[in-house]
Amino acid sequence: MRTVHSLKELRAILRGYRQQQKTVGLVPTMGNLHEGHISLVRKAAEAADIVVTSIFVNPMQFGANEDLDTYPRTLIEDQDKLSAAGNTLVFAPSAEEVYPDGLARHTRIVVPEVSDGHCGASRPGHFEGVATVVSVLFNMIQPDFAVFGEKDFQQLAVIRKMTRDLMMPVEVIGAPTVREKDGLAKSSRNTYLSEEERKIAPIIFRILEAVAAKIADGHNDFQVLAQEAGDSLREAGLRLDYFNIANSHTLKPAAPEDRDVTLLVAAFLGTTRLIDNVSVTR
Ligand SMILES: Nc1ncnc2c1ncn2[C@@H]1O[C@H](COP(=O)(O)OP(=O)(O)OP(=O)(O)O)[C@@H](O)[C@H]1O
Ligand SMILES: CC(C)(CO)[C@@H](O)C(=O)[O-]
Ligand code: BAL
Repeated sequence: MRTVHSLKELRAILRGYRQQQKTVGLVPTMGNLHEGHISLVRKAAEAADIVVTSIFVNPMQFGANEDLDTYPRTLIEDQDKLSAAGNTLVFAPSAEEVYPDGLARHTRIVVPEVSDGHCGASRPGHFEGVATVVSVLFNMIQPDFAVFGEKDFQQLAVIRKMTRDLMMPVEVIGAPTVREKDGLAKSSRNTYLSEEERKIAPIIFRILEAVAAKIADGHNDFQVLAQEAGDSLREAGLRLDYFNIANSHTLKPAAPEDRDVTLLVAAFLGTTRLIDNVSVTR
């Protein structure tokens, strides 16, 4: 498995694969890889001949007070994990390679409506940064397929809409959330948790499942359900960012008659912000 840092080198290698009629699958990541990321690589390998994993901590999607500087960067360990999973190529560009004119002067992509609310409300400009970097990566790599995790449910919706609206010739594939044994969604940011916080964290998924079961049983007073879920999280010691019950397709607040609903949550344990979600079909 090779790792390349420059677009020029990447394109030269990909040209060779294209000449052999090989299809290309892309797994965009910010590194510090865990089993969740590896499941995306395996899924990409099922769809495509060649799997490219990109590792880039994208400054454009971080807010001024967020963890851009402290975000874990572990390229050597990541390479070992990817090689064991059958990944073909790692693309780990510098910020200069992705944004040659600098962040402030770079063209940006705004994806309306699905970017609003949830994480979009708490992290202004976040999805603009995500959509922009994913479109740049799509143009750099020109994959046939790209795989994203359902753990970042709103992000997946934003990328699906961007790809559709801009007629990008890339098939977007969603992959289920990989969890720890106690239900906590695997996330690079879990490494920030203290021992005490790590013991509390699985309550997020337990509450999501409990509320999902009530909805599956016919409860449809979504505002009350969301309020109670938020209260339970606060009682457990989390600082709630949001607990929302949304239509799974539009991401707008769910209406009582909606068949597909998704429960989305973001909450802080200490300074660590965790997100998770569960979908229900009624
Ligand atoms: N537990 C998981 N199961 C499945 N996919 C995941 C999981 N965690 C992350 N992913 C997916 O991996 C891709 C890269 O995500 P990213 O590098 O941000 O990892 P992360 O662990 O979510 O990190 P962070 O802590 O920043 O949220 C995204 O498509 C994301 O949805
Ligand atoms: C899709 C992504 C790699 C874009 O930077 C990032 O948002 C992530 O890791 O989910
Ligand atoms: N997994 C989404 C990347 C971020 O939190 O910035």
